[in-house]
Amino acid sequence: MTLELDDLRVRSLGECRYDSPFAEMLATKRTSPHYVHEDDRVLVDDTVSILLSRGVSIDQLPSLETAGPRRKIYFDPAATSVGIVTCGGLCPGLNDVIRGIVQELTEHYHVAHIYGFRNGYAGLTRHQRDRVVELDLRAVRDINNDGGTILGSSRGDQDPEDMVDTLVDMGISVLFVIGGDGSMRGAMKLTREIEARGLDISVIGVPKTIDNDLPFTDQSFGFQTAFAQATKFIASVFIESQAAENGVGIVKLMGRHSGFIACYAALSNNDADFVLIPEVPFVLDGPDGVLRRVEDHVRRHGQVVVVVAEGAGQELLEQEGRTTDASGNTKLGDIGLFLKQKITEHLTAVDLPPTVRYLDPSYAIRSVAANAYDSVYCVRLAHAAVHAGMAGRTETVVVRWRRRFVHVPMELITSHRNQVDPDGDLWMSVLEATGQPATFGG
Ligand SMILES: Nc1ncnc2c1ncn2[C@@H]1O[C@H](COP(=O)(O)OP(=O)(O)OP(=O)(O)O)[C@@H](O)[C@H]1O
Ligand SMILES: O=P(O)(O)OC[C@H]1O[C@](O)(CO)[C@@H](O)[C@@H]1O
Ligand SMILES: [Mg+2]
Repeated sequence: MTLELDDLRVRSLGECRYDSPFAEMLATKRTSPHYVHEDDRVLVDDTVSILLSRGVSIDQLPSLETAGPRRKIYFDPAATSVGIVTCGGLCPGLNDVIRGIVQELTEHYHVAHIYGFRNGYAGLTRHQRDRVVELDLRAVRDINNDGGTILGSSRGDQDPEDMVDTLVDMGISVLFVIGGDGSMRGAMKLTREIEARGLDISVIGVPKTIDNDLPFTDQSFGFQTAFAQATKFIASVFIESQAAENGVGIVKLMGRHSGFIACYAALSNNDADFVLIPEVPFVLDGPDGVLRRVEDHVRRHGQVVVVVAEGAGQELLEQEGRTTDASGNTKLGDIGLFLKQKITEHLTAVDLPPTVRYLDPSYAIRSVAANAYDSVYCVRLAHAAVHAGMAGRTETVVVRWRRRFVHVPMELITSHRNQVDPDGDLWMSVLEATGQPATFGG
């Protein structure tokens, strides 16, 4: 991807004039292997060959603003009210992020008010304003123990003018949007409306997706918890298929456009024999098709386990009559049930009548509480988001990139999808672990 330094500059509302509560702690800090000073930047690239291929001087290399507390901040905390909203599908860790934001704003910045908008962007509209909740330490005390989001979430378009009216009426200076690609597009519409009206309101995004399909982030929060959950279902069908004659285990996992959950879950216990993802098209029939390979596997091992991402092989399914959800996302055909039917028919036809164990864990992998690793990640993202907002950054998301917490312009996070690279080392690991061919049917 061509990236200019300017593409990576985040927007600021203006000069930071207030002393930060962290000023003393930061006074003597300098960049070290474990800390990046606010005047330093984090490189986008991490290989010698890519850096050399950029062909520019070191100070012109694509780099990102570091996240974290500043010595000076933009908003006067005592006069600052803040809003939080969670949008899109659920993801483990949403409550951890909400809690982390509220704790940081309360314990260190002592802001005036923290409001939670209920049910996604709908909660910011005129007709739902009465459902806004005030958040304090008590309100968020144990919420990290639960999956979901205490604020609720939703899909579906809302009017940016209406939402900005709410921010103005409630005196909100910083809005934290925890959501996926759609939510970030919605947040950009908010910042455009805010800018058009000349308002002093910051919008900070915390990118959320169990699919891990957002770019410029190592891995999204909740992803690790989600694929760990998925692993259990693969283990179940493995055990079931082992105990049955011509046992076939099939697990369909979430992943609309990106097969990261399928790849990681399959690698985690290495029980899968075939992994099918949206990024790698496949054919079913013919000598090198999936069905024949599955048959060979059953003949040799007496059983087989197939892991399929929900967005895989969509081109094999009926395209007509496809509808969209409230946010405009295309509803997918059911590749899991389709494969179940095709594999059953094929194995029956070749005299290997199968015992099929089919699982579609669906929401069971994303509705759980974050694991300890994701909880740590979430609280650190929450802190970074608070510092960014209080320092007057706007239209900015906080992410971890190559293990550093950084600021990325919102536009970049929606610029393309993060997908499994069929030429990359993750897919290579999947091929190594499963032993499946690199392609099915050429
Ligand atoms: N292009 C857009 N412009 C304005 N708002 C949008 C846009 N796309 C989505 N939104 C709004 O953002 C919210 C969340 O979007 P969506 O349902 O697509 O989920 P998401 O944030 O992409 O999360 P995920 O895909 O992980 O569930 C919805 O209220 C939706 O209407
Ligand atoms: O909550 P919904 O509308 O059923 O959405 C499900 C989709 O959301 C995700 O969990 C996140 O994008 C996808 O993996 C899945 O396809
Ligand atoms: Mg989305």
